[in-house]
Amino acid sequence: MKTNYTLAIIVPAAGVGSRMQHSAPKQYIRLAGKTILEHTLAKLAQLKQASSIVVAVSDDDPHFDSLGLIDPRIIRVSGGKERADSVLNGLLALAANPPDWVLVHDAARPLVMPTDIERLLTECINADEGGILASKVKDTIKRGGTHSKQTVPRDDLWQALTPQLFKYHDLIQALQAALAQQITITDEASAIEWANKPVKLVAGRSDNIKITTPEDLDLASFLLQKQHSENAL
Ligand SMILES: Nc1ccn([C@@H]2O[C@H](COP(=O)(O)OP(=O)(O)OP(=O)(O)O)[C@@H](O)[C@H]2O)c(=O)n1
Ligand SMILES: C[C@](O)(CO)[C@H](O)COP(=O)(O)O
Repeated sequence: MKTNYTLAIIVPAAGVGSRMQHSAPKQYIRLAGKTILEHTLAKLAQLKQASSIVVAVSDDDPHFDSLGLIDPRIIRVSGGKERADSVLNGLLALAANPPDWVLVHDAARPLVMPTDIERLLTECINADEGGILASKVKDTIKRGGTHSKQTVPRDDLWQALTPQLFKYHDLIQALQAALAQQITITDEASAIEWANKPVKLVAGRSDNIKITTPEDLDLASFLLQKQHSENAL
């Protein structure tokens, strides 16, 4: 594994969580003793080689500052209208001293395992290519509306996860150009694909779920408690 690289982390955390239908944005829901955002940041803080952890938060968010986060690497920046705008704000905040690589991870994915993050870093940096954690689609997939029209071949279908790791300059150029042309960008990989650059698929655990709807909460709470009790052994 190459070790002579610089790395920063960006955490988009400016969403409102409309699909969660909770009184506060979902990243502030408490599970297993802490907010979802705190669980996520605790996982990312284990990456000692990261020089900054840039968290994109809405300007009118009253919750973030009261978390009392003490990691000196954490920098708050303004979130944007869409996830891609929040990520771009994070990249711009690093522009004065850009890292070689930037790792982007959703606030809403607190279950990510540090071993998966390390594998993403090793495989991408050794190959000198950006990439993402992803899990192979396991279920039979249907295309349709009210009725199924087709069973979709799934041999080469992957579900995109985060973190996503790209070279700083590749990502900022691709995101800025794609957003200027109003291309829909749901993740960093979609901007890099649009720029015709490679995106490595690194197999990650499928339980690295994005907490999105209320039925995700019980599962996430169970898995967080399991991770904590296993680490305490
Ligand atoms: N303008 C936005 C929208 C989303 N996000 C972040 O991007 C991640 C993934 O987005 P998603 O799960 O879709 O979160 P929300 O946008 O909050 O949820 P919803 O789409 O249900 O409103 C989350 O950590 C969310 O906080 C962000 O930083 N800025
Ligand atoms: C980035 C992402 O988490 C990859 O799975 C996802 O695309 C962002 O959220 P959304 O559910 O697509 O809005």
